[in-house]
Amino acid sequence: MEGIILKGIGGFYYVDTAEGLIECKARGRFRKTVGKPIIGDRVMLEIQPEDGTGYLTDIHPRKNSLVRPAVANLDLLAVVASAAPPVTDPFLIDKVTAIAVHKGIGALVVINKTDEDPGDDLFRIYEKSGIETLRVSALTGEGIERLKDRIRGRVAAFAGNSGVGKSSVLNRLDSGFGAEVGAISDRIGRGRHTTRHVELHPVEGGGYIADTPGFSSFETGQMDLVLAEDLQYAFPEFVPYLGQCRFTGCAHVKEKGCAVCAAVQAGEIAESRHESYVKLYEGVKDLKEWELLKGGTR
Ligand SMILES: Nc1nc2c(ncn2[C@@H]2O[C@H](COP(=O)(O)OP(=O)(O)OP(=O)(O)O)[C@@H](O)[C@H]2O)c(=O)[nH]1
Ligand SMILES: [Zn+2]
Repeated sequence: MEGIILKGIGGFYYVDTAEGLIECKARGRFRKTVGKPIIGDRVMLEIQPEDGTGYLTDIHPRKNSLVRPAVANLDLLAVVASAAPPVTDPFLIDKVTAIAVHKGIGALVVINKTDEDPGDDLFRIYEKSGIETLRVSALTGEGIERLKDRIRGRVAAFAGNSGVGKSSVLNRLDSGFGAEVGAISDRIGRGRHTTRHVELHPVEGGGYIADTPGFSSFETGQMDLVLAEDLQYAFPEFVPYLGQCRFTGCAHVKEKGCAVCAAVQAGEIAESRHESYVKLYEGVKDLKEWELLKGGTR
């Protein structure tokens, strides 16, 4: 039987299958292939007739995976942002979308609290970046149907700064979301706000949503960049300009004759997007040097 791992608690995996949710155990032998099963893994399992529980027999190759939070096979990584307080720092949006683009996961910016502030500036920035952007209000329900359409049949994880209304948006997407999270936390004896694990929650009409614990875990270290030069491709709007800079190997920071910098000057690329790129570049540049010092191991 086939299924998808929705959650893992204390060595048990809860797998959504055609027969419903099945509690499974894993056997150690995956360690040689993909390693430990993680949330979002597509797995094969066998049911034990004695008690109806299962055990995992195989894990399908992952189309992508994040390290923290540990989750596989995401179709979408959504960043919930807001122009109303607490206002989202665009750098945090850019960091998460860059990770998504680099990993081949669809990036989605969800501007919430539009009842308080429509977030016109944010919307313009991301519209121009080629990153899909939706405006919603979890309070009034505005825009929620479009977001529902976008995630239907997909596996979508949500990140966002504290207080942005991420929980409220997730509850709009599926009214059982909060209840479910609470119930599981009670079972393992922890308060809902202290749970740091990720789990997939099935949504009505198909698909899964997951809450992720804030922005802190989204570090560029997990992009697995081999070369700092790979970062430029994580900014979709840079791509038309790549190869047009005066110098090959241009870092697009402030070099003479840089086509990306010229596009920023001309207003074709948003300044805040370029600033985020430079900040991330400084980080991965150091990382690369560090990796080289360590002897080139990844
Ligand atoms: N005006 C307005 N307020 C909202 C909206 N969505 C959420 N809020 C309010 O914003 C506050 C935070 O909402 P939550 O859903 O708890 O936010 P969160 O992002 O999950 O916050 P954390 O639990 O800290 O991660 C609450 O007071 C909500 O009522 C919205 O669309 N409009
Ligand atoms: Zn350049």
